[in-house]
Amino acid sequence: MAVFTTVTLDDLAQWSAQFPLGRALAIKGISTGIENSNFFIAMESGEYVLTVFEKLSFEQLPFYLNLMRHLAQRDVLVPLPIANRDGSILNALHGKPASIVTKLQGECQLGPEPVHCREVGAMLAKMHLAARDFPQHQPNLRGLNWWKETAPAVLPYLPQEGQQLLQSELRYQEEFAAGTTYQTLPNGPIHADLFRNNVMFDGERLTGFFDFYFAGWDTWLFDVAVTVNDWCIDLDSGALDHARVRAMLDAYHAVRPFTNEEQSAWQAMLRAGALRFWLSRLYDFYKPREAEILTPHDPTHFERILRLRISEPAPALA
Ligand SMILES: Nc1ncnc2c1ncn2[C@@H]1O[C@H](COP(=O)(O)OP(=O)(O)O)[C@@H](O)[C@H]1O
Ligand SMILES: N[C@@H](CCOP(=O)(O)O)C(=O)O
Repeated sequence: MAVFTTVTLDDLAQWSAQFPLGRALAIKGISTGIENSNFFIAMESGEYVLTVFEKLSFEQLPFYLNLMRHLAQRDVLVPLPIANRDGSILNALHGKPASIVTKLQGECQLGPEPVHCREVGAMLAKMHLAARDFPQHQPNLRGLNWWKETAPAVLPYLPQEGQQLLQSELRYQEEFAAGTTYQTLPNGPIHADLFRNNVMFDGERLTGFFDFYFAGWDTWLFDVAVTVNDWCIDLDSGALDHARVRAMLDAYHAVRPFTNEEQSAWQAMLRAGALRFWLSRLYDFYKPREAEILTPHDPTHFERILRLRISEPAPALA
């Protein structure tokens, strides 16, 4: 259950009076999600999602919310944050930062077919292009520096072969990031966590990307790698499903053609995408935050994916 802060209909009625959305009619807690308190709210003007942020601060949130607004204004399908009558999209509710965003129709597609991967690939490329002129700059906070800081904390918990893999992959990624190919890769704001549970579909029609709270500046190819490593694999084995890979990459390439340098970097980026989530899952597993009540994701899933991405040649990007 992920409602950490209680918001009653009376609370909502008072607080939402600052928004041009009409009267508050209903509020319902959303049980999925692990970071924030989320609610579906019905206002006279329609249905929205209210989020009370439990960890991110008033200082951290504008990057993510402004990015969503920037993308929504450029026809990328993402929730639009709603401004109050003073133009503010972030306002205190029960002393915590909170925002209202438009509700995406449909549901998550947890068993994707090539048709869904095609939609995700095309919208991801569109998102990268649309974010090029986003003026705020924040690095990917789960990038190489975070990997280097985090690895020593989890290494002691791993068996020897796991330690060797983590150390050697980290060295490989450090060297790769210092090399000339890496420097040529196009970059900009990326979603950085575009898993199946962060995209909404109405049947085969994509209705939006959401959960932008790992977004930051990084290479576009890293975003593609993270997305392929979740959408285009067999979840049991971690093996790539070539029909889904082709559907996603071809659709992306049709909107934003991959460069030759990106082709050279592709295998390294698929490995980087696997390493990033192996590390964060290891950290959440072995170093759970105080009062953390949720079951952590299985880290071995991404260890398996990393081993496969190292041992197999990467599929062609285009
Ligand atoms: N804009 C939205 N439109 C429709 N549903 C949403 C929207 N934002 C969140 N949700 C629903 O809320 C759930 C939890 O959201 P999520 O961002 O994953 O939460 P958390 O940040 O707490 O992990 C999602 O799985 C989805 O069902
Ligand atoms: N996608 C990550 C976890 C991030 O949590 P989210 O539910 O907010 O996307 C993983 O699977 O490890």
